[in-house]
Amino acid sequence: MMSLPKLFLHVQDPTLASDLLALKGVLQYELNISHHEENWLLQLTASQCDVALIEVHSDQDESLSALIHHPILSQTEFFFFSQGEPDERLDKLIQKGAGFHYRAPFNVNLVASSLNEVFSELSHSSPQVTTQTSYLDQFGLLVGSSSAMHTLYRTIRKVAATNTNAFIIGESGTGKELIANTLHVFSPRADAPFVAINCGALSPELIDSELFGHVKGAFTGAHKDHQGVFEQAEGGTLFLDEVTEMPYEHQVKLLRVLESAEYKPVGAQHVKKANVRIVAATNRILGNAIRDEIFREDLYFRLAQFPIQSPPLRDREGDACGLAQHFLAYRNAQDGLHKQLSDQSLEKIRQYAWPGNVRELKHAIERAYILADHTIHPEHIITNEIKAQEPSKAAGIPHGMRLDDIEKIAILKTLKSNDGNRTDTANQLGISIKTLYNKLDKYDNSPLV
Ligand SMILES: Nc1ncnc2c1ncn2[C@@H]1O[C@H](COP(=O)(O)OP(=O)(O)OP(=O)(O)O)[C@@H](O)[C@H]1O
Repeated sequence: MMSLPKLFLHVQDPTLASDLLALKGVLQYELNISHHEENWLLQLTASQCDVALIEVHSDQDESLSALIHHPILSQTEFFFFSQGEPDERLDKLIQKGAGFHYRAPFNVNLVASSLNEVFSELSHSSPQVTTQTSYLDQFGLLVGSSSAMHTLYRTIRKVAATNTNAFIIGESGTGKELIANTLHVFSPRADAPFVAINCGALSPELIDSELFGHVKGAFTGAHKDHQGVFEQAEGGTLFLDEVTEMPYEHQVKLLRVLESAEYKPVGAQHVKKANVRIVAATNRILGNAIRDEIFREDLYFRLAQFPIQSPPLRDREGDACGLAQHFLAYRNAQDGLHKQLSDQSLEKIRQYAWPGNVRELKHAIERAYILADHTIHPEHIITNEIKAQEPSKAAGIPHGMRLDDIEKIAILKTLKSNDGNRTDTANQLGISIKTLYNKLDKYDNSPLV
């Protein structure tokens, strides 16, 4: 059985001491009461308590000064009680996150509720879960121990050794860019560059120049030669993310380069030879995209010499919890902290379907890490599902607001919640990516709402 959380009490004022000792919130802990005549910090360190209730006398409390730089500061939750005389040391301690400071006259009910909260955090914590390690297998830039991921690792290893183009297909947030990068890292091209571009984010006017480059003077504003991504990736790998979002009429140009291995920078006299491996990706269902004439079938066959499926997180048994621990361990290591996931949180992570895949999980852990003090409880894990269930869709829209403005707010908010991903934003809003671009262009030239 787990031992009870421990509470250290160093309070000289008899009324305050008896008020505190009468609290149920105090009695649920294993109690350690200080010997008044001695240095309390020493006693606290020796007793290894989780919570400390300290009455502060500003005059000659050396323990208080010593605590400012003492490691126990980050391991213990402090409740200080003072008569309210200004005390710089106390201010500093509270600023460093030591805990609570109550000034006389004391409201012991408030103390009791904070003590209860801390108690439930401490008793939820599961000792067998490590907070500093990840237990998932790693392959290149990917982590995951599920059989779906191991199948993927084997595919990547095989494809990496060849020089064929690859097409990664999978839902948003499943790690397609990481797969492409891992393919590159394991390929004979690993010493040359890996260049990634998002085809959905290219403005139609600049596509040719972004892909193939331009020479000085090719058009107004072309002040000097510009290298396109084919040239930047020379000898290496070019990752065309969201390739299906490239305007249909530009797709044929890509097809030509793939067929001839030659391209011409805008305004140039001569063609250049391309030596790149193309890895493309999409989160669309390809059959539909081809049927709806969003994506050229001939381009698909050129790119998809090797199709690679990026499995959704719900098909990677056990990986959701593993990835949560993984992201948390890295976050803890960054800050030198020991935050942990409670068993209930792990259960919530295991049961949720993660429609936004690893990206959604990563963001959820990042938010939970910020929200939780020590232990991440289920309520700290905010998923998109909860966001979708927000009460009224009309909430927050004042009467009489211009339709244009409502639309603008909806677009900018959705864009933000998708981390700027225009494809997902357009899908969620039910408009085409082209319409989204047109609207965003318009906003660039108008003041922000
Ligand atoms: N297997 C994994 N291991 C570790 N991190 C991962 C893994 N898969 C995805 N991630 C992380 O999840 C986030 C999303 O990954 P990535 O951008 O590669 O997804 P994507 O499939 O390309 O998404 P989109 O289709 O929206 O462009 C990134 O922060 C990435 O680091």
